[in-house]
Amino acid sequence: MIKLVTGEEMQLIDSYTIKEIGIPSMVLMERAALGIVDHILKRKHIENEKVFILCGSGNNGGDGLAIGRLLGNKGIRTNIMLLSENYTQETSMQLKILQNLNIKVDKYDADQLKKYISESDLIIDAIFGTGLTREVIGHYKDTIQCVNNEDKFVISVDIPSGICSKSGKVLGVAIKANLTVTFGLNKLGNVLYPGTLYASKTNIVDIGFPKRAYDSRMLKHFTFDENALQKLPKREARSNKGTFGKVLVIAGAINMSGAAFLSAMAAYKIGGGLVNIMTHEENRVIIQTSIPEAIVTTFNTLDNKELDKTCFIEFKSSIKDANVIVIGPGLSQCKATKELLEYVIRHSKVPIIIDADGLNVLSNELSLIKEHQVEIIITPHPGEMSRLLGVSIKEVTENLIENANFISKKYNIICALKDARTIVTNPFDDVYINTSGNNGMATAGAGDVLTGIISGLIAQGLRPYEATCLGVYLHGLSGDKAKERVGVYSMMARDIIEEISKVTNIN
Ligand SMILES: NC(=O)C1=CN([C@@H]2O[C@H](COP(=O)(O)OP(=O)(O)OC[C@H]3O[C@@H](n4cnc5c(N)ncnc54)[C@H](OP(=O)(O)O)[C@@H]3O)[C@@H](O)[C@H]2O)[C@H](O)CC1
Ligand SMILES: [K+]
Repeated sequence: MIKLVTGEEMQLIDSYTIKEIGIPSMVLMERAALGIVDHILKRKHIENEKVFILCGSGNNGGDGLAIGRLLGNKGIRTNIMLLSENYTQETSMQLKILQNLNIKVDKYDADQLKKYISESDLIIDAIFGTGLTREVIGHYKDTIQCVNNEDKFVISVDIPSGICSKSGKVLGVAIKANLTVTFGLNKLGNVLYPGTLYASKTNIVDIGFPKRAYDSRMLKHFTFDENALQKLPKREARSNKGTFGKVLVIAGAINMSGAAFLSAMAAYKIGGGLVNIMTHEENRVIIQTSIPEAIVTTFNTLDNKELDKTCFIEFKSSIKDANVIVIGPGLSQCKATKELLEYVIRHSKVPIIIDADGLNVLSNELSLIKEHQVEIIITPHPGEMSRLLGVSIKEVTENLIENANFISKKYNIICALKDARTIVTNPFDDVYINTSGNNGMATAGAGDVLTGIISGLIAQGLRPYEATCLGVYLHGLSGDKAKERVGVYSMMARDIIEEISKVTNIN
């Protein structure tokens, strides 16, 4: 698990390290500067290059001044410009050191700025870091635009200037970096959209915060890298299909058998022991032919689209047998879907994953999930989320974390809000931010694959929140493998399923 922080959280870690532990802030700043200089010195022909450092008033600017001094020591040609006349204490001390060494620091001048930018090969952005609090205007805005207009390699210190460290939003204008070198823990703003596009590649440098400084905080945001594969459920040597759990997939109205197929296939491919598909009677043959490994039970609808209630006899025992239930993919928004959903929520004793049409039905009657006795996971895309909350899609996509948090808390459920950075929240404020996956996965059926993966992980014994976070990560990773094989244009949901085995086959 990789923790992510907001600027405020980083400042708390910073001040704990300085005040409680006693590591002077100048020591941290020096290490931060050394970390950036290491990256700069790795450039192939750095000895022939010219570097231009832009510094703001805060400690981000102080880092910039220290970088300038260290590069000067190495004989690298460096120009430094300060964009402010007021500085923090540490930045003043850095400036004093530079003055003692007779290192020239320019004050802001628009013409000189343009000259330095055009002469340089590398620009270091130390204008704003985690202390950015408001829209960037005036000469700061002009400076950032000048940098963005020239095609120079830019390294941002900690976070691209202009990006909000908490939300990833652009506060007016922001530096477009080629590389961002961040300190201690990665900032949310470097990971969330659109900030992540400005940060480009992000490297994290350890500047000596003691582990205790992280552990003493309740850091709630996290992401995964490939180490998360260790969280895959362990497979007992002495086992049978019951050992790895039973998934009930309630999916597929007439002509919508594909959704049921994709969810069920993914549940099997991730390691679920047995999948029971409850689908419309008309889908029986096609499902039995396409996935003979699944058990098929069916329901029928009457002329008025209501459910033929006789199906409940068989349905009762399917629900009783299951370790986890998926409901919604391809069910259509008819009365029967609502009846099935109501029945499942009332009678299930195991976790329920509600997706697609299950969510669309729910958005007309959210009170349905108030009655739940078991853990519920919803997996909406922004359109479904906007209907659930009664807000615009823009409001959802601009505030993914807040909206997912809100619904998790209000209804005591787990929410996987699907986006280029899928967010997974629970009622206890934990926030997983997914970084795997690619735009080839924006294809029909990819969501059905995700519900299948999550259900297969729960069937094998993972706790629902853990399974949802890991499921989202593995789904993205499978998509990344599919991208390598077929590319983003040709990717189909079945390609993601096909790659699950490559992702999980780690031993
Ligand atoms: N904890 C660490 O990891 C370490 C971080 N370091 C570096 O320090 C920065 C954070 O430093 P901080 O001084 O808190 O913040 P900034 O450098 O980002 O500067 C913010 C200053 O800018 C002013 N401000 C804020 N928004 C604007 C704006 N839109 N326009 C103009 N000015 C703005 C603000 O001052 P005000 O009083 O005007 O609000 C701040 O003074 C971190 O990112 C690291 O790079 C350490 O060096 C090592 C340890
Ligand atoms: K910066």
